[in-house]
Amino acid sequence: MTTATARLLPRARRFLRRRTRVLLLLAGWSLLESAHTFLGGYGLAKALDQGFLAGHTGVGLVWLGVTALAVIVGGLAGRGVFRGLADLVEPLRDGLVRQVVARSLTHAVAQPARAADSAVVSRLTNQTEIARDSFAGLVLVARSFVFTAAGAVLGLLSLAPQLLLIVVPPLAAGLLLFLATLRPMAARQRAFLQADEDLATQFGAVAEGLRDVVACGAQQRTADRAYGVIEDEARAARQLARWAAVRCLALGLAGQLPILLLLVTAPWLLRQGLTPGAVLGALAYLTQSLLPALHTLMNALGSAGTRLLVVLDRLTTGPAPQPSTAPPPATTQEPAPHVPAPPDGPRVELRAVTFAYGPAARPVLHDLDLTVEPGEHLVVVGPSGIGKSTLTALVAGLLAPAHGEIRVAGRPVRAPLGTDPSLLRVLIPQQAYVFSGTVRENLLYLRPDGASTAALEAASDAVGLDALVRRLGGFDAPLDPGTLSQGERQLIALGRAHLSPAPLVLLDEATCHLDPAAEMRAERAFAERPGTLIVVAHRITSARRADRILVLDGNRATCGTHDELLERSPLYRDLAGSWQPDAPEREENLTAKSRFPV
Ligand SMILES: Nc1ncnc2c1ncn2[C@@H]1O[C@H](COP(=O)(O)OP(=O)(O)OP(=O)(O)O)[C@@H](O)[C@H]1O
Repeated sequence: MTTATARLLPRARRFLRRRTRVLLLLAGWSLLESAHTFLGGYGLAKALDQGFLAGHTGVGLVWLGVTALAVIVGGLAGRGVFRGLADLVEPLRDGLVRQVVARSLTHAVAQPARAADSAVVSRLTNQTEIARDSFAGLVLVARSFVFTAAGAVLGLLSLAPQLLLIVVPPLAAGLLLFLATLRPMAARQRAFLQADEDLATQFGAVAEGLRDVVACGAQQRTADRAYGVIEDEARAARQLARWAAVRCLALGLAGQLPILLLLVTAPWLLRQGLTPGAVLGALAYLTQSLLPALHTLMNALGSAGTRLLVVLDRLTTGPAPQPSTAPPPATTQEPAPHVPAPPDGPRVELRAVTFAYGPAARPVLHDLDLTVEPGEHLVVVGPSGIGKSTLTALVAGLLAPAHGEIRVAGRPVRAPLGTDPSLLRVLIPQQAYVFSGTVRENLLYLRPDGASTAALEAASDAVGLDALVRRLGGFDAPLDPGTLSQGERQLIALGRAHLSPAPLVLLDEATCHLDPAAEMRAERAFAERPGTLIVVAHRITSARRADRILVLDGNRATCGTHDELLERSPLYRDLAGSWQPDAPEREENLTAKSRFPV
């Protein structure tokens, strides 16, 4: 805080020096406004002593009239004060907004690969408004306290100097206690703002990556992390409230205790020769002027003041380094942490699985039995809308069957994954998801513990992503999803899946935008990768490359090798009808609606 104050003070001086004329105007209006403070006690004392108690009612009324006039003049002066205040406060807000925008743009240009700075939203809206309101409140209150205190002290002195002895000690003690709370309160305020920014950043990241969160089954982990951030903010708010309570104690000491002392010592003061009017005037100074001024000063300094200091510090030092939405990139200098190679892969078992998209809907899958052996490469084919994507979503655990059971590696598919890497699975859908960040961050999204550049190169070569990486400018080049074709997005998603430690990979037409040669290369890469592989095929050649093929046909499902299915499945025969063994690269779309009416 001391460093923040030291850094901000010269700027504040510069800002105020450039506005001397406005400050002088404010001081002039404030002086006029404070005349009613002086007369508020002095006029009352004279009205009582020289007027009503002396039997001169007229004189008393004149003094009261003068006091009332001072209040009206003070009110008019208040209008001038507010006009001057706007000239001081609005330039501050405009300057801060300009600075935040400039810093965020510089930050974005300097680090294009980083995720968008979501916390800047909090800076531009919440924090600049806090700075403006706090600064306005502070100027109003500080000015009011100085002129009110000067008017009251002058009044007390002119009524009876002894009054100062009763008022000043508790006032000073309370003010000191209050000053002692400023520093810890500023620290709490800073912690609260940090928690607020963390919350904005966290939710920004989650909103951007919702699709990945769901696809990876990370809802619980994401929710836990979000609750943690919310809890941090609540804790910071509670600590701030505790210090606000200490500040109330200081206000009692400085503002209420002098009133109590004055009342208790009133008989003694009267015996010392003070007039009843002087005691009443002193009471008026304490209750009507000093106590309200103190109250607002402490409130303003304790909350608005520390808030202003902290917010200005944050706004003028620029965006804090923030976590990317993607996992931290691994560097080639550091050895990559050990990630277990995918084991053979899990067994996938479906027993009497029935699934419908609603209680009254016709089941998409009905009583389906299927076993995919560890390390097996299964291709799923069938007409459009027959349920291929539904099947992969069920195996990934994204959907729950209405009846039956699905097990992966012997465990119910929707049971919590825990930390067992053999239970991990990755599903790449047809619409590949790519986010703003570097190529490396995109590829490592499912490898939170990182991977060496050599591993990235191996995966890119395997799936056929190498040419694209070169064209983009390497693994650390920024990636703008909007400039990539559908096929290029699919290549990135395939590279990401290939690098993931998941021993079960589900590709749901994940190569449909690639040309046949690129598709063959990518599918071979996954077939050679250890693990269980289930592919929803887009072309007949995909089926030919599989260990086994599952043909979904309405409520029937037939499984077998290519040759077996040619014999047993009329649908598969029909499907492969135009495929010629001597023309292996000729492609037939397996899901063409025209050939397979559902
Ligand atoms: N979220 C959903 N709500 C309701 N019905 C759905 C939903 N998703 C899919 N369906 C329906 O379920 C059936 C199976 O859809 P699915 O996407 O699994 O078929 P598919 O074989 O993968 O089709 P394609 O080859 O065209 O991708 C279709 O009739 C589809 O309209």
